[in-house]
Amino acid sequence: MAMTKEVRLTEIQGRGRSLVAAQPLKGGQIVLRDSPLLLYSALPLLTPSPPPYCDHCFKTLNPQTAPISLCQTCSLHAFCTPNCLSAAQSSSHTQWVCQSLTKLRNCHSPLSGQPADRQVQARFLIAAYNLAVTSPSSFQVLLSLQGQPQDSADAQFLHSLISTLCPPPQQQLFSVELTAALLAKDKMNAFGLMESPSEFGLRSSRAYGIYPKASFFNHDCLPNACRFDYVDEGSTEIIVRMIHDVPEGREICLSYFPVNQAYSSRQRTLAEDYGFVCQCDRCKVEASWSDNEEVEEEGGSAEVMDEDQDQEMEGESESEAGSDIEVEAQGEADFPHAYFFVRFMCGRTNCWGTLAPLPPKDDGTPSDAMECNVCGSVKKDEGISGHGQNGLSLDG
Ligand SMILES: C[S@@+](CC[C@H](N)C(=O)[O-])C[C@H]1O[C@@H](n2cnc3c(N)ncnc32)[C@H](O)[C@@H]1O
Repeated sequence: MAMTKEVRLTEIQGRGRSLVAAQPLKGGQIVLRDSPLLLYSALPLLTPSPPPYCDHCFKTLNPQTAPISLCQTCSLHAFCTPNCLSAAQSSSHTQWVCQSLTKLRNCHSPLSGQPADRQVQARFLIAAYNLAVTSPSSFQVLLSLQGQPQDSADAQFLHSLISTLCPPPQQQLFSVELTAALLAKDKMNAFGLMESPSEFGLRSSRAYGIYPKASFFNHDCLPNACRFDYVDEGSTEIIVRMIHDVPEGREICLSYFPVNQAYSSRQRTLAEDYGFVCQCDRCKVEASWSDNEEVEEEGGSAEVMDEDQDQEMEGESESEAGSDIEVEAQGEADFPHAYFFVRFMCGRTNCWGTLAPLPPKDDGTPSDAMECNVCGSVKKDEGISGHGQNGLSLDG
């Protein structure tokens, strides 16, 4: 099924729904733009200080340069413009959301003392229950995404908490099972809208969003595409761009977490959070390494498809699909991803973002500038000819 003219949706055995190149794709090419079904703040609900972001579009608020618009009812939720406030009142910050969040913030709230993660899950469930009422068709799309409920302890607690906030007809709609299913969809499909990394802090998300088309991207530990967001420029879209050229038919994959994560940590996250054993080319090589040979993992937090949280091709087995990075030098055969790190990983402290070329010019000329999908820095691409300093080349 054509998703865009660049990618089509297909089923790959053992990998489920997958996106593959519908034409030869160039590094930097935009293959998907997607809008969120819902967005919610990544801050724990009981954070005392007001969030520094607009509660609708998650742009950074700057009261010195632009007056903020407060919700007149709760006075807790701030919006970057009157337009954002009024859009929120008919979608993300309806009267029910406003009342529910206020009750959950109450000092006697059963949420106080709960871990930060659970407070964020409560935010997600409020947003999802609200979506069921404001846009039933979007709610059905949310339910159609991948994700099977596992542990129901969180679901039972959160269901008992939030269902009491619903008016009686909705109380019946939202069962513990539905709550558990929603939490599973969120865990598997939420993308983080990234905060700019500070030099001393870890990278983090300011908000999470469910992007229905981008949710079809499978994972690879050496991805050939990565996603960008431009939330401070006023857009809540996710844009997926190619990291390098790939031929038609090749599966397009993102990495569900920073690419610097070590083998054992990647395998654990993919097994526990995403329910599969990764057998990508990089994992096959690293499986035989001893622990001290692993790529140093230095503080990158899981991205939840942040690269941002996170299949056999039609007529093509996984090995036939092949790696996008070909090894020219014999001696590099055990480390095909060395080139990836040199060319496509951001070197800024604590960033661990992925670099992709800016989109090609209108006449198709490739850009020689690489943009980081986390810190947003742009640098000149030293290896634009396709040959890096270590003798590796990209196939296409
Ligand atoms: C966000 S969804 C991606 C779309 C999904 N394939 C679908 O059918 O909707 C994540 C799920 O896709 C599958 N998946 C993603 N990457 C995979 C990979 N490299 N190998 C096997 N399965 C993968 C796993 O089932 C994972 O839980």
